[in-house]
Amino acid sequence: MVTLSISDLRVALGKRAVLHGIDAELKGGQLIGIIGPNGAGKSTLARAILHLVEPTGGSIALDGTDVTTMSRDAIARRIAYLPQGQTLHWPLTVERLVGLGRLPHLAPFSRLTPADTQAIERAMECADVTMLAHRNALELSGGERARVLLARALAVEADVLIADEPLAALDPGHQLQVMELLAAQAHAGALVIAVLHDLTMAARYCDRLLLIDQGQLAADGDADSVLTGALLERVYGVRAWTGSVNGHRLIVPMDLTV
Ligand SMILES: Nc1ncnc2c1ncn2[C@@H]1O[C@H](COP(=O)(O)OP(=O)(O)OP(=O)(O)O)[C@@H](O)[C@H]1O
Repeated sequence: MVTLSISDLRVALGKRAVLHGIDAELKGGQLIGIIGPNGAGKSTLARAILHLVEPTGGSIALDGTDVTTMSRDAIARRIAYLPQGQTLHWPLTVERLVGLGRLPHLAPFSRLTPADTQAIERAMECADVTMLAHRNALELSGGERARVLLARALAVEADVLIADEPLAALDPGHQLQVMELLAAQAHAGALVIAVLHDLTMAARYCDRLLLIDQGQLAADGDADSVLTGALLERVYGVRAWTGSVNGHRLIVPMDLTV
């Protein structure tokens, strides 16, 4: 199974040091939740894994190969990416848009093979967008667009899937559906990394949580060890009610500590 080794990763954006030495060894077969307050560095970590930002120190290796030495195409075949809040500019049909997920696998000027078409159909089915296949992607609602973009990432059928806030804009039913889907991808062998703000969803579905605070790894472990009252107070500045329903942990922010 795929292994992603992050070692003493440091990233600066402009003159601002954003990540200050992140260490984590992540393996396929797990859904990893990256959590932390706004501006903590979660998206920057995701983008560094994809080599979309240049580290100022440390390394990220995919199965032993430093990602900074991999070609853009090789990274795109191995790591699928659902960026945060992406806007669309071209009036493609949903089917064509999801099909863009197969581009990293195609030789220049070649057509989709039957295997590509099957991957696109599987991805649309998984993300529950098959009924939107012939719609203009520019005319979708926010939640529909979010699921279509997830389908495009799924169509890559990569070893690693990074989803940055995949629940934003989704209704409660589709939130559950997307978390089930991400967990299923992970349990089928992929390494799935999701940036999440919903701590209840993170606790329920993620096998492991990385809590980022001010560019540092404040905690790394299962939900019980990471989502403690003391850490939530320190990192988010909130007192949270935690309880359990049907064996699922609930974390409800109740009030600010200051
Ligand atoms: N191009 C840039 N130049 C300078 N600073 C930047 C740049 N892009 C982001 N930052 C800063 O880097 C820090 C981390 O940003 P990042 O987007 O990784 O946070 P995040 O944890 O994903 O936040 P959110 O939950 O709000 O999406 C923030 O303080 C942000 O203002």
